[in-house]
Amino acid sequence: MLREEYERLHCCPPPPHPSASIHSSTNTYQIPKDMAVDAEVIAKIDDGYNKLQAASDCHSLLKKHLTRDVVDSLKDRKTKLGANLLDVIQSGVANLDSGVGVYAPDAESYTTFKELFDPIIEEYHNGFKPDQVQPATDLGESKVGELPDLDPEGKYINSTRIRCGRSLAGFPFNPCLTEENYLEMEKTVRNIFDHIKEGELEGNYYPLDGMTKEIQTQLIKDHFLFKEGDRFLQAANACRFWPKGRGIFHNKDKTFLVWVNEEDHLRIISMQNGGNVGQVLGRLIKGVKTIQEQAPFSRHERLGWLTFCPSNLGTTVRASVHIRLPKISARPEFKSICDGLKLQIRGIHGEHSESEGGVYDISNKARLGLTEYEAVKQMYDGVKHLIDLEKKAETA
Ligand SMILES: Nc1ncnc2c1ncn2[C@@H]1O[C@H](COP(=O)(O)OP(=O)(O)OP(=O)(O)O)[C@@H](O)[C@H]1O
Repeated sequence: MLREEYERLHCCPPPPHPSASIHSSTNTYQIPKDMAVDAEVIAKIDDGYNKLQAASDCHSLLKKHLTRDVVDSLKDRKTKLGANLLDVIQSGVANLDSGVGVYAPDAESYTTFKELFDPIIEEYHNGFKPDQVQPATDLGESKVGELPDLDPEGKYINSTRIRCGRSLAGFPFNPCLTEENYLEMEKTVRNIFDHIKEGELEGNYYPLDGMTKEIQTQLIKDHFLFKEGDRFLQAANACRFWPKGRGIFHNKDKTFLVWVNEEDHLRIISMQNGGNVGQVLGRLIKGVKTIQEQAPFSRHERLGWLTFCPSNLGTTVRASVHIRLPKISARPEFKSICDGLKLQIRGIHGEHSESEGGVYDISNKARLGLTEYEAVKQMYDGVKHLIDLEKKAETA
């Protein structure tokens, strides 16, 4: 994108090439530290605040925590890469039905705009306080045997999936990435994929650029590939240069997959039919370890593994089942039962979709303030309880 075009869209100068600004002193464009946020951007922030306040049907965490005081203290701030409060809130302002409504354009945003991020993080992640620290990584390698099949008869669970996100160290998140960054990152991870020789994980990388619509649609329909044109990500300025640098790696059976440069730099996924959570976790652990041996990832002292959306910080783990619970899901208290079990309910085609044929996506909600294994166990114990309730309802 030309500098002029960037300025027109963002009302501010373009960020420098992130890796150049971090690792070298080449003559890339640098935003002066004391440069004020453009008046036009501040006006848009104020408009956004007013729009949220006026929207009685908006229940996002953004609306709740973007108070007048927070706006006034943050609207003049910028990160070193040039990200401002508008970059953080614009998706939630455009999409009043957002659950969270904010994204971090770069890692520094979590600190620069902490007056907004901290209360959102605390509320989303079961009360994770600003002085709390994410525990050390424990993927649960020695404990996969403690997660036997949740549904050995195959009566309730269609499939199980566990994913985690990773950000390549030295690169910011989507809104601050250049086209050159996307291509460089894709090249780096392709090289890693080419070196995966472990039998179960070995596979191929399929770039989105050049993939036929037919294959892409089928992969999305079968729950393997990310959707295109996500309005929440688009409004967050996260889809620039699409489909450049985006793609999917998967093994032959499509049980081990890696999404490249969708919402996060990497989404590492293990999935299979049925309810064998231990097997799915075991494969994910193998995959994560294989990839991280070859690429350094961004980890924050307090917030754990860094991601674009604050809902994914910490472990970044979402462990889910696609499950049919016709009796209890018809009850009005189904959602509050799931809330009590710290579970999140989604539709069958992922976030912001509806259930189809009585199948729900049920997963752990919190990802921060607990270990990876504990996040998976939260889903495991909760779903086990829901199946017990369903069985009781069947015999009542
Ligand atoms: N247990 C599961 N079995 C099969 N497919 C699943 C399962 N869980 C999620 N999926 C599929 O994965 C795809 C992505 O889902 P979705 O976007 O909700 O979650 P995500 O990848 O965890 O990311 P995010 O939370 O950022 O949206 C969708 O097609 C969804 O149906």
